[in-house]
Amino acid sequence: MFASKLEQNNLKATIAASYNKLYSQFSSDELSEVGNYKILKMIGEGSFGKVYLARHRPTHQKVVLKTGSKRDPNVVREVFYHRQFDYNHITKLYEVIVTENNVWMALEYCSGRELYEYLLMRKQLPADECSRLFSQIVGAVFYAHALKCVHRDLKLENILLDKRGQAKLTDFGFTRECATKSMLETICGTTVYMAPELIEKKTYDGFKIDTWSLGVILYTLLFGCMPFDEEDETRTKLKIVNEDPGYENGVTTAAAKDLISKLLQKDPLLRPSLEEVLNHQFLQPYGLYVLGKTEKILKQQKRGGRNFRGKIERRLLKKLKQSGFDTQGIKQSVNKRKCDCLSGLWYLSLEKEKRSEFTKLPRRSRSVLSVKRVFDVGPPLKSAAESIKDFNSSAGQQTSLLRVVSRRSEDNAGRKPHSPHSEGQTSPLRALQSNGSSSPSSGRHKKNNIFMKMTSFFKNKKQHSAHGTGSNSANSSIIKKTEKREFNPSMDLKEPNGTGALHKSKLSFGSEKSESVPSEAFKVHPDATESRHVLEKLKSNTSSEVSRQTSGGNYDSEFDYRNGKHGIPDDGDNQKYDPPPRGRPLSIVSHQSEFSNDTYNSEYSTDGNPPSSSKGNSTISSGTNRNINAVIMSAKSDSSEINSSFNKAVARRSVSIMSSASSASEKSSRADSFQEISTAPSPKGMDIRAMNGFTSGTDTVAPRIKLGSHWLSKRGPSSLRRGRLPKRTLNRKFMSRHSSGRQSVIQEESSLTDEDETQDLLIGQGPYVSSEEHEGSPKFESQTPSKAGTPFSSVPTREDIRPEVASVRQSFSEGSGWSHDLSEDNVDSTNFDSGTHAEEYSVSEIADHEDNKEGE
Ligand SMILES: Nc1ncnc2c1ncn2[C@@H]1O[C@H](COP(=O)(O)OP(=O)(O)OP(=O)(O)O)[C@@H](O)[C@H]1O
Repeated sequence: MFASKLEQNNLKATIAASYNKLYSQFSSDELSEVGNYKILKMIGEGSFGKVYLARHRPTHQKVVLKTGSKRDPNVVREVFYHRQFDYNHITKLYEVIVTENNVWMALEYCSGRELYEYLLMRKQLPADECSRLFSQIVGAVFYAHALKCVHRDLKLENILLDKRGQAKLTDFGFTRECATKSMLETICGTTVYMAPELIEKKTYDGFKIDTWSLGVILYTLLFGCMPFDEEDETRTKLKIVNEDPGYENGVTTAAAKDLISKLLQKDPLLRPSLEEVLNHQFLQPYGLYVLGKTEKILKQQKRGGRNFRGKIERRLLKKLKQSGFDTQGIKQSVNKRKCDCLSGLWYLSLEKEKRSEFTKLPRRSRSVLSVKRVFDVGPPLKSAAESIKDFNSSAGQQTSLLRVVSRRSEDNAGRKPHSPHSEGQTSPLRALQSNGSSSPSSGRHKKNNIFMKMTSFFKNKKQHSAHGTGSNSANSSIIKKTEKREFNPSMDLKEPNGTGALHKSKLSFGSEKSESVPSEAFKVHPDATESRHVLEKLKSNTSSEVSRQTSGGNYDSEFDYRNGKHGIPDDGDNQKYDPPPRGRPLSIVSHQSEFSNDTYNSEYSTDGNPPSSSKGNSTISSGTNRNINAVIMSAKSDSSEINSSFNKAVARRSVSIMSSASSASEKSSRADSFQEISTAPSPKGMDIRAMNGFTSGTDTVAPRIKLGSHWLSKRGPSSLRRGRLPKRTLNRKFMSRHSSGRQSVIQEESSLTDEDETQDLLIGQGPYVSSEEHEGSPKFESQTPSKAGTPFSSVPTREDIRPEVASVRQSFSEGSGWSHDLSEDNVDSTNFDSGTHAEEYSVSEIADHEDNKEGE
């Protein structure tokens, strides 16, 4: 029958409230979701845009969402290169979502923040930690270089630390390939990290400028200050070009000094290759381990086609299929590096799957350690890294970690453990491993053996329990896991000081409480006063940068440049910009005018050195001409050439900033720079396409990101950004957006095998993962911005919101990311994903093709 009047009124009120709620959601300026990601909070702001902590809703994994305008070439450049990297010391790019105005990159979340901040906190790092972190950083650069990509903005701010304190290289906004062009001209980077040849405005070998920046990073980590950083920018440059860094104020080893001096060779040709760097004595045992592993990864990725063969991967595929997902589509997305929602789902599910696989380990080891505690078998535990150190010293020589591992493997194969520790001092994991071996010879150590005690403990427990079976399997599982962990050098690498990994277990087993702190290394330096002093000192270093920018006006023309339409300054727009203070050195891009684009367009030589033909060119420094006068003169001559509209702006910084260029040549240079993004060809990809007769007409990225339309015609980066971003933003110049010629892509890589992922997991996702970090912690919910009071310091405008709303509305299977805005329906035959595009070629296909070629 009809509801009563009261009931009807109640119903009306409910409907109205619900309607209003939906309406307010639609009209809210607050951004809460993008694609499949729920935004939790804003964690940073870069030159491109804001950086948010977010959660992938389907998997509950935390990610970072980095946003930028899709009209910004540097954003495209970053996505273009970053998505090709699949390496454990490079932040993972899971997904790219393109909305009406913005590009959203879903990146691996590194809760340890920047290495820069960490160094501020720690003052300077002990040699061993330095060696570990630096090896990881060099490994990442080595990996990128092996793919013929140069970073060009290596600095402490672009190295993040994950929650275990592992270094992750990020920010590929200045990256370019060096396969087609060995000598580059575009001046970019951050002054204090710039190589002398950049300062002197010479053409440069991109690989060698990265090597220099690595030298600056290593010096800064070891000494707690920068090697070349003066109050005055010109003096900094003079120092970079003419002086060697001082070694008097730091307590460091001869090996470290030797490595730094090699990296900071003024002559780029004298700088070592990254392989030599990783082989250097100072970086051992980490360097050799990283080198071996990176080479293995590169080899596997070159072979390709092994994405879904691992045990965990197969299991995950099965699960996804059972849940109704299009697994073929997922495979395709991942293999083609589409970075769409399916790739995002795959990578994040895989991480979760691996994590859940390995979080079984800590629970068991906690039990094991508890047992150990019950039996009180010895003094505090030593870390695996310490064990390695001890092992090394007992061997009387510096042994590579790989050799150590193999020795240890031999030990486990039945030999008496060759450990310097007494049994009571032996790492419990080692004890477990050696004693858990099924080898008969291990029976010699059965007495007083923690593993036996643990086994009998579990046996007794099982006997008393209703489920009497499976005790053996449980134990053998423990053995297996423990062996795996013991044999994994990356575990040992994790905490070289012996302060983190095992210590953490030790801390946690009592209370069964997980730590979310990345590592012990994240502790603040004990000497608080000294730390503060250092902090202030570094602050003053960086604030001097600010004062340089403001007083010296070094970056003013940068501002003018940005405010100009299409990257060319407005006439008469030379008013001084008073930027907000910025605490860190800034990245800049500028373009040389004096080099034609073709001059150095010679083949890239695989050792990273310029080809001999280039060496003979008079414009390339032999390393002897380091007089800053040349720089000054060069800049002056530039400024004399510039047109009147740019004159004042350039004059203000003609000495300090080498970004002045005549408008004509600047245009050409910028066009060239833009081609860096869009043509960025993989040597392999290029070859393949050339071999297959693909034409430049169809082989283009442009239609997918609509470069050809609004990018070229109405782009005005400065107008988009003006007044919205901090000073830091203003120092990243835009490359030209003039796209011409064919556009191509770098080779696609495939992910690691299961085996390697397992190892990576042990490095990265090991047993010390906080239980709160997965399975959708309620913590996340509390961080979720409420509609009423947004935690964001600034919220996007409604214009920005609308596309996101559209994105949210998309069903998961429809796909977001590239395919959202540029779905195959919307894009013509030049679609990025079209069958004729080079993107179709996986690395395996490329490798196959090469093999065939070789066979022929
Ligand atoms: N994957 C990540 N995990 C955690 N924090 C991140 C991540 N990526 C970026 N951030 C943080 O966001 C802030 C800005 O990011 P980022 O420096 O990459 O932006 P950007 O636009 O590239 O800036 P710039 O080029 O000036 O360095 C930084 O403070 C950084 O610590």
